[in-house]
Amino acid sequence: MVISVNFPVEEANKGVGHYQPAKDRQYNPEAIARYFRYRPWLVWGRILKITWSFAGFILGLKWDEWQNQIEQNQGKRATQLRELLTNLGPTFIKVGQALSTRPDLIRKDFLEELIKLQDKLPPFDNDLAYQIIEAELDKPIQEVFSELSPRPIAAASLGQVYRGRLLSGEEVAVKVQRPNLRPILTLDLYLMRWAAGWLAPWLPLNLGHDLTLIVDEFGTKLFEEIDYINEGRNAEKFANNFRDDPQVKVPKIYWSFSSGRILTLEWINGFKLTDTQSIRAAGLDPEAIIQIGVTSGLQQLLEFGFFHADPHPGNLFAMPDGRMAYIDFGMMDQLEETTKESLVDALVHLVNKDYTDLAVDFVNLGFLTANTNITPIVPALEAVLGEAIGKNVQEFNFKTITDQFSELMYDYPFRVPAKFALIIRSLVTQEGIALSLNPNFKIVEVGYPYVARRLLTGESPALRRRLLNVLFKDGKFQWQRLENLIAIARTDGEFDVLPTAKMGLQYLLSEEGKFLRRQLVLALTEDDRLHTEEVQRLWNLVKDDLPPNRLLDVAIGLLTELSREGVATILPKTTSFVGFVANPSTNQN
Ligand SMILES: Nc1ncnc2c1ncn2[C@@H]1O[C@H](COP(=O)(O)OP(=O)(O)OP(=O)(O)O)[C@@H](O)[C@H]1O
Repeated sequence: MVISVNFPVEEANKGVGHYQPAKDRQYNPEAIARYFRYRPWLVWGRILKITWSFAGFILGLKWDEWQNQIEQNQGKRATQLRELLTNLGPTFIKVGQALSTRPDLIRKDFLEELIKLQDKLPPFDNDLAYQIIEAELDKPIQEVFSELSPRPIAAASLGQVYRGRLLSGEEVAVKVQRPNLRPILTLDLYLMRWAAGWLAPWLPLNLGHDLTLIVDEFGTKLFEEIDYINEGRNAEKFANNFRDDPQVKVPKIYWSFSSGRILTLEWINGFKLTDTQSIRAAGLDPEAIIQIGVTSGLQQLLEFGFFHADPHPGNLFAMPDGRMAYIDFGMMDQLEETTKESLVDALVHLVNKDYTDLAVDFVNLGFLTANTNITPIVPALEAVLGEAIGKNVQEFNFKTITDQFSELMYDYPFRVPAKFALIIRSLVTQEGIALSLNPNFKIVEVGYPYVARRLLTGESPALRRRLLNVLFKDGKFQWQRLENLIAIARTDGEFDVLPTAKMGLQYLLSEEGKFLRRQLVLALTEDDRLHTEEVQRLWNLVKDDLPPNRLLDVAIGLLTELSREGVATILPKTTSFVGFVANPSTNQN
């Protein structure tokens, strides 16, 4: 089967005004609308094809209902839907792919078929692909490649991929874009936008904003995705973020053999994360791969802010040397600093069950408008999310959270900002992948130690402030939370208590730590008693990691770093903290 959409390129390029669907790189809904206003025959031709295809499918479903054959025909209808979307071309395939990650919207049997849209698509003509490569590189194939697979090794919605070798010997993947892609997407997006305007009032959806905005977001992303130069740049930015991480692999881009429509990149030898059998057969530990996947996923969201918005299992590989590789950087997004910080807040508040603060985070993140009265929302959050988290943090999972959350969306004025639709999708998909490798996987077991480590070792002042917020509730120091945080962080392989303790001390003794010093002294002497039990418990928790010789090194290091003036500034004027530590008995009541 070949994906075909009859859309003559010449027609698309005739150009009314200055818009050229076959060339324009930016998604511009107004220009697109102006363009098609003068080409009703193209529009109506496509409408007829789409309506005809869906009418047949819907009639089939109705027929099953009348004949009482829904159960027997479910599989058949699901296949029909996948074929229908495939035949309608890349825009519909992309919509199908997006729906395939929404078990809350789509029935399970349909979902399983839609997942096939991720990497089991019919290829386009091979000769045509070779012609595109030669035209884009402006050279015959043999002048660039010593080998090129006679057939594509994978066909995806927007392009197909060949395996080859450069004349210089490197093994490469060559991604060739489907022909005529931009005009097809342009027309479909125009129709979707138009339909969104008409249909929105009839749909039982509480999206919080205009459906056309969702189409526009989808269109912008799709246009970015079909610009392979953009994808190459994204790959390099992503690789740069993980440059010091020996566990994450990102393929190199060969710019001399890439263009807007073809991308030549380093070949990744490995197993897709869907291929659990091969992963185990190669002696790789799925748990370790999951750990890399989840930690690198959280790093993208909470540290770099630049995240892979399409981490489906076809785009992630386990490599024989134990690394995990990412491919396909067409769909990426960048979070602002404040969003990242609010995300950490929300996560911490969620796990600490601080629902009032969590409601405020939702306002900060744009899930609720600034003028929303959060009073009735707090107990609702507690009711829904408290259940999802369960008795302990370990039972937390994103799938349950998002499912429970969808219920809240109907009763309260929540909306999902477009950016978060991608984040949520990314999180739920990553969790799904991990679950397929280990059915007992708990995202929190891997995720929260990372967050705890980040909070305890975070070098930015913003993160340190966050730690303070975690440790205090209603102005009171929460010993239990510090204990939990350290205990959880210690389950993360990379966490070393000593540097963290050193950083904590440095901070405590710095000008910035003045507030914390006072609070600690208050906490230690709270309720008119010295909280030695808590300190003892904390000490028991970390003492094995703090051998005396290493402690001594740190102490000497700290002392030499502190100048006399430095010491003077750390002495609190109202409370003699140093005196207190030196002679706690004098402070005991
Ligand atoms: N560098 C690579 N090394 C090995 N295989 C690759 C590489 N790049 C792509 N592939 C193969 O080609 C398939 C499609 O590639 P990719 O996901 O980049 O295409 P796409 O058109 O962006 O697809 P999608 O529909 O997922 O957006 C991958 O699933 C993988 O099997």
